Amino acid sequence: MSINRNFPALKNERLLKAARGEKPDKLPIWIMRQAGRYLPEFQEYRKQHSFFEICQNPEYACEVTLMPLRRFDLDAAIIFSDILVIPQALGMEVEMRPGVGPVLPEPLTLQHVEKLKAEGAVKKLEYVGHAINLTRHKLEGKVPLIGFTGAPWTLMAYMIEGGGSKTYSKAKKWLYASKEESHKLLGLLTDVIVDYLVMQIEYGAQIVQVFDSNAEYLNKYLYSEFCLPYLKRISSEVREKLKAKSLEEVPMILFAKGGWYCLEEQADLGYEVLGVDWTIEPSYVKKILNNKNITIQGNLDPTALYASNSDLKMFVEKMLEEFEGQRYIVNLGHGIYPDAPIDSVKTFVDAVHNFKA
Ligand SMILES: Cc1c2[nH]c(c1CCC(=O)O)Cc1[nH]c(c(CCC(=O)O)c1C)Cc1[nH]c(c(CCC(=O)O)c1C)Cc1[nH]c(c(C)c1CCC(=O)O)C2
Repeated sequence: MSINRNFPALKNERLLKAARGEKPDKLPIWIMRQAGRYLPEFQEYRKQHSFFEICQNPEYACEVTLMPLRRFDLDAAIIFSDILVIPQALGMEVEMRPGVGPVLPEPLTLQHVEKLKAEGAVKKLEYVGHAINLTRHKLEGKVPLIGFTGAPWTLMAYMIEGGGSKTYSKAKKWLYASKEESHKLLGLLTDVIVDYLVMQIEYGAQIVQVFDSNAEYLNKYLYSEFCLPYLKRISSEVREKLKAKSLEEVPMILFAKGGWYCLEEQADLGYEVLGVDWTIEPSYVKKILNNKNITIQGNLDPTALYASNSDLKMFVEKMLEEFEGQRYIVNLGHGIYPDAPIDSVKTFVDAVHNFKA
């Protein structure tokens, strides 16, 4: 399969404008995990295909990516995939167990770090590029397509724990007791992530998000030592490599969930957009980021979608009012839950687009 870079013209520029700090006609909205289990048509699809079969087949991944756009007036599509395709490409087994989530049956041990090889990993992930290229064409310029990756620490944490964890204490133990191996692993993941993002952009991703979902388990010391330098490397090396390949730069989003303790430091990493979760007040965000050229993305509590339609509308409007004056992209403060009511998603999206901009 080759890359077709003869893309259709983009008709909805709200997201890219907001990311670059230009004023869009209306506030852009997309929803983390918008292509997922809360959609009955996705559930149906999952009865026919395994999770990674959908990820690896560009036609299937494209179909699932487009599902939420047929229902809601969203301002972006996000390619259907998972952050754990990187550990998979590094040779680790990853299972998606229904009702449990991701399981890595043979978690990474200190002895194994030496054996991990970055070479060839991105080549194995080229199916994501093919899915992106196909979807970018199938979108016909309706909305921009978002590519994504997990951040080094978040991937490291899943690889060591072998799945989700309440404390991530095994992975955090490395940060205190095995610093050298930790840096080696984080450096290797960073190398892969940089080339993976460049590949996604080459195939047609118009903006990319780095998910640091496990930032919330760290603190300012750990984040400064084990995350910030690698996140900085990602933003600068992706831009350098795009330049070297004569590809246009795209805006980059960093979402460090629960990373309020170093929001100010995040603003200096070279990302155009910072995602924030619902535990942070818009007024605090504005105070910390005062005068920095940064767009904020977030931060409605995903469980607010269970509220009555009138309460939900009120919560959304309150959030938009509080973020007024701030460069802003509307989203939830984390991924949408599988039992979120579909009607509420429509209420959320419509409330954003009906808001006096
Ligand atoms: C931590 C993380 C993962 N994956 C992801 C993150 C970062 C975002 C976050 O913090 O929520 C990112 C992700 N995962 C998925 C997407 C697809 C694009 C989209 O946002 O619509 C994206 C962007 C599909 C998925 N990834 C997963 C599903 C459901 C699995 C299934 O269909 O069986 C989907 C649609 C599985 C998954 N994958 C992962 C977990 C913890 C789980 C289980 C919990 C859950 O289901 O939400 C790892």
